[in-house]
Amino acid sequence: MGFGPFFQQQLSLDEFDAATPARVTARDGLILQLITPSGFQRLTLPGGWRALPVDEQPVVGDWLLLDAAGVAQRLLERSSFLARRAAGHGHHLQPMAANLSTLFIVTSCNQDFNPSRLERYLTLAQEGGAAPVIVLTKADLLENPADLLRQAQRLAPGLIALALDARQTEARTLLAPWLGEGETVAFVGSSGVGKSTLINTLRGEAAQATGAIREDDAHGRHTTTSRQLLPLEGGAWLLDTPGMRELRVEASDAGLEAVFADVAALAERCRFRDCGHQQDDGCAVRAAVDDGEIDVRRLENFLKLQREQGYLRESAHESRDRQRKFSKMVNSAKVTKFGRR
Ligand SMILES: Nc1nc2c(ncn2[C@@H]2O[C@H](COP(=O)(O)OP(=O)(O)OP(=O)(O)O)[C@@H](O)[C@H]2O)c(=O)[nH]1
Ligand SMILES: [Zn+2]
Repeated sequence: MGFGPFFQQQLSLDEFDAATPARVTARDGLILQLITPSGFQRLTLPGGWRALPVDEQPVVGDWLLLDAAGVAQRLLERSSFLARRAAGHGHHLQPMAANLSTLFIVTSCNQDFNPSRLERYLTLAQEGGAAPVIVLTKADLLENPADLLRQAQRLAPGLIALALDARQTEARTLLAPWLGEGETVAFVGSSGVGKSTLINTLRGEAAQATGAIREDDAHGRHTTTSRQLLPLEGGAWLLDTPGMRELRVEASDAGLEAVFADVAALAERCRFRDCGHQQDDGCAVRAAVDDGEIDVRRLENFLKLQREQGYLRESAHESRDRQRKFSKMVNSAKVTKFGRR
């Protein structure tokens, strides 16, 4: 189930004796599907949990400690956490997944291959703490995917990229290093790149039975709930939520700096501290582009993601500002009303 030393070490002696670790396999409102050492079970979270900030509430992949009576005690600290920031709502966070070891970023060897989109996904993985692996599907449609693989590998320091035919069982062998006992993985990528095909290949026999299970709810009715954490053949867990598959990504500051480490390092050498890397005047980044060291496309995507990041921050700031002005106005209106002006 992936309950390794990282989680074990978070238990106190008492908890070690009396508490049961349970992993969240799905969540619907306050209803959690859990897997525990004694099997799958369903748990309604006490309402108080809802008052917690969203990122402190259980999400698929989380480890929850249950006391002897089966009551949820606390969430264990996460090894990774993917959340998306919904644009337009300031910094509203939408938790996606917890405790992923690997995020497979899937793209195909044909028209879908888009370095800028991959860089976006990479910043997400980087910020969340899940190790990214790029998977190029439909390799069978190319004579030689080596060139695309090289392009993909260059997108972040130390990045691994693989090319495969998602329909062939050989894909299992290629991905096996990331699918060992207790690992938790997820797949992201645009529609049609072959995620479902690949997942079916990896699940093998297990794929025939879907994630849906029938259970009796509190009123004795049969309900069908979909588990979103599914066992794979090598002992790994696949985290497969609708949100994960449809993930649209926003850039993040920390993620940007890591994925664009080359640009960030060059930027240190620009003549002006606040260099926007738009003009050649003393700009080390532009110079690297001219020397062919960095793709123009990569630099432009970096600047674009950085701008988006700025907008998000600004909109959160603006809404705070607006609120402040509003309460000021309300206060001064009160003062006027009582004739103190
Ligand atoms: N030739 C070839 N075709 C593939 C490969 N992988 C997937 N396909 C085909 O591509 C089409 C789309 O694959 P899906 O697995 O449905 O893609 P998806 O990413 O799950 O798409 P959504 O479900 O829309 O998110 C299907 O017709 C697959 O058979 C591959 O490696 N090689
Ligand atoms: Zn510059």
